[in-house]
Amino acid sequence: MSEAEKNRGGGEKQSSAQNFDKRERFVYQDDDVIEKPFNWKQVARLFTYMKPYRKQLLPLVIAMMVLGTLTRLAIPAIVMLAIDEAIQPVSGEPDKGKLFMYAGLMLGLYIIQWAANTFRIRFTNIIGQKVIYDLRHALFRHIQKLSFRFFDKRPAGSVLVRITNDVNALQDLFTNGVVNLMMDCVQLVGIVIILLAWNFKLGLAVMITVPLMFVVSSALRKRIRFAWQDVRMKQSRINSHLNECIQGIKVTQAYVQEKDNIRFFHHMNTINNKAWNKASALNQTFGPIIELTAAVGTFILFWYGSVLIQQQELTIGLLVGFANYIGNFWEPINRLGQMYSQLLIAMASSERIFEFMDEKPTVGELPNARKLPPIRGDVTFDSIVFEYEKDRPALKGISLDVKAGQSIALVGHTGSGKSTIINLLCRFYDPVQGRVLVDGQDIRDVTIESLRSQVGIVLQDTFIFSGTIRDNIRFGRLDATDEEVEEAAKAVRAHDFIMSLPDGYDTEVQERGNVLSMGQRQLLSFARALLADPRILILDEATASIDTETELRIQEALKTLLQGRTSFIIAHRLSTIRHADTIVVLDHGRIVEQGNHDELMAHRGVYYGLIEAQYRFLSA
Ligand SMILES: Nc1ncnc2c1ncn2[C@@H]1O[C@H](COP(=O)(O)OP(=O)(O)OP(=O)(O)O)[C@@H](O)[C@H]1O
Repeated sequence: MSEAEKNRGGGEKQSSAQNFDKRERFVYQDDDVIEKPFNWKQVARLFTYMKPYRKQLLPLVIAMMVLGTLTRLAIPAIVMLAIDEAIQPVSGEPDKGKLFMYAGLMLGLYIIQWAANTFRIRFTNIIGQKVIYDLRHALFRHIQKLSFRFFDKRPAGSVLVRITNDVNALQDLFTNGVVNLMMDCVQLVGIVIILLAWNFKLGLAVMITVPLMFVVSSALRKRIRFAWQDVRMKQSRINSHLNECIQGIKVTQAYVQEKDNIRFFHHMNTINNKAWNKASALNQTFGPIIELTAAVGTFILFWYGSVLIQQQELTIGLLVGFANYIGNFWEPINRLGQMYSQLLIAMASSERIFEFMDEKPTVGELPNARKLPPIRGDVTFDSIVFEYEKDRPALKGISLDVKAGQSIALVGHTGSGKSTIINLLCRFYDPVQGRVLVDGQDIRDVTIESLRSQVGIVLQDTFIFSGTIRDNIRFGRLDATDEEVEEAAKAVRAHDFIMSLPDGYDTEVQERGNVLSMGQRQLLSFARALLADPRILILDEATASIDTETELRIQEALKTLLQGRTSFIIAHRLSTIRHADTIVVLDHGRIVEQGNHDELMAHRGVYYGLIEAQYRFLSA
């Protein structure tokens, strides 16, 4: 077996690769299959992105395009004149002077054509790049605003593909495609007019094959379009899978599942490859159809042309001119065929881009949303019902009143709805029924920014961005000074470990902070939250990754952090929430108990059971 084969998954490749089709290990939604008819409205929508450049660069491009096309159309006419008037005049002797004049004219036209094309390509590249930049920017800006529900449904890889591959697929269209399309159309119309004007019968005869070619090629179009859509979908799945594999590489290696992953990737790669080959093969059928049509057209030209010359209805110069124009005629038709494929690829991509662009945030702002003024921190959950998926309620009538400055601990079995309560308070989702009030105001009536900027959240899986430690803490409040950043770090006892890093606060941490321990990342997120100084603070399993010793050290810091703020603390380690003002016990989306530690212990209910179970577990 060759090394390449081994890498692709070994000898059992065929049969096992096919089996993967039936396996459920990696399931990617076919949200990417969009089957809409070819849509000119969408083309028009795509071209609205050219609007900003309509006045600046577009006139230049059009001027260059017209100049280039006119010179191109003029050259065969000059050849015809040179033959009929200078080389072999119908009457009289050959004329050298005229021949030089026509040769000079042709040279001049070629130079003009070259200059016009050079500038046109330069300007179109500039416009194309600007349009792609704008489109990518608009898509990114839009995706940033989309709600959690959108991301729940889509793997990160498929979102990435739309911003990268799909936008790139439009690049060719905007840089050369559109202008070439216009030039080719103008050139074709020009040639048809000239040929019919020169000799109507011959003109008609050589173009007789064109309608036939259109009938055959249009039958192919639909198939080509779907084939390219299929390619994009398969690529999107590969990207989703890649993203997942790279993110989960540690788990894969820990469970020694690399071979399985490689085989699955091989399977996906193979079907992508097949889809691409199919689309590409269909694409290439355009070329031979055009070549065949061109060959028949040329045969008709010389056969019928020589008949007309014999009948003295045509001169040799005209025949050569015709031959030149016919050469120039098939070339744009061939390009239009390719252009059509390019347009199809671009259509498939633009459909996918616009599908995202048309996605509305499920958590939206009312048109008259007010800015939430600086809050005290009272929070009320009023008869909240919520479901992530239809008819599967995650919260079933939650009512809870929290006074400003109180600390609330949310406890309960896994999946009981603790994080969901927090998600609703941050307005990552909206309840199906009921209201969440902050300082007596329904949070749906205020702007999202004014709400979230007053709510701080520290998650167990803290996200560290690539950049310095200082930048990461400053993420809490971008205008904080270096001193404020350091003060926040000192308050949460992060300063010492930061100073032990090679460049202290200026140490670069890689994306996701892989060079830091979980506990260190956690401390950074505490500093980040402290710097943001929110009135409401949420700690979702925030101390789970901190060892008991560090935890003891930061308990004091946490006291400072929580002081004067309304806080919601979710912790499985129940020792950490013992001092909360109110402990809320959840079970299957309902509040089943509520009170302080002593009250709930005396009650000997669910909370008591949880404490007992944890105590037994720790002492076992
Ligand atoms: N994005 C989601 N899409 C669909 N269902 C979800 C989603 N997030 C949570 N759920 C479901 O909602 C229910 C409550 O989940 P939630 O995350 O609030 O539980 P939790 O009490 O915080 O659990 P844990 O202690 O394990 O973090 C669970 O049944 C869970 O499967």
